[in-house]
Amino acid sequence: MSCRVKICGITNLADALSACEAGADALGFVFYEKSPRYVSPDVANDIVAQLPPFVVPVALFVDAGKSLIESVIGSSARWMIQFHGHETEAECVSYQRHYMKALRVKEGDDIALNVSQYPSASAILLDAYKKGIPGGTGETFNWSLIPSDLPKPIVLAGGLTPDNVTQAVTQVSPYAVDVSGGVEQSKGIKNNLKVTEFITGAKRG
Ligand SMILES: O=C(O)c1ccccc1N[C@@H]1O[C@H](COP(=O)(O)O)[C@@H](O)[C@H]1O
Repeated sequence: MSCRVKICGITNLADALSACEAGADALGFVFYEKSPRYVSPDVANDIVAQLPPFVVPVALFVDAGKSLIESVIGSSARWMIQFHGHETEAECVSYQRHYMKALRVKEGDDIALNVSQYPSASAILLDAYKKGIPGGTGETFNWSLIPSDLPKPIVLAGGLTPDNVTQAVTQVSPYAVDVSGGVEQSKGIKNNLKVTEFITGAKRG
């Protein structure tokens, strides 16, 4: 089975449809106001309403309140949730949607133990840890820290680009890869050629 690809940080319809055309399996929308890729719930839901079938929209939150999360996911049954902050398992499961929990990896972490804290997650996303920045850092982490026998589908993220994604998929064999900054031409705007090269590279690995 080839590796799935999520293109994160979508802010406009043209980038969304181009990524779908290039073969993206999922699109990420960042509802974290401090991110340069922030998109409003209204704009995101307008884009989601125009997505082709079989593409999963993923709503990314960082320690968001219940009212924001419910206002986004309440507009479409298609939303999956990506929790990218310090959300507990009880909080994640309370929305009764498929979700993935992001874990930010650094040397010395017990990844298997951290994964075990989220038995209800559909997948676990592994991203690079950087103090004070919750994600979208453009930095990789030491992929050899990832145990090969984790009990959940793994979404590999953090500093992936068209140049390193094939190596990442070959080394880690993740269920999916996720990219934000590595396929941009400027913050929040995707580069279609990079998106296409990234997806081709991920599915080749
Ligand atoms: O993309 C963002 O701006 C962002 C902001 C806050 C939390 C997570 C964010 N994105 C996620 O971060 C990782 C890695 O991104 P990158 O490829 O290194 O730029 C990825 O999971 C994004 O979904």
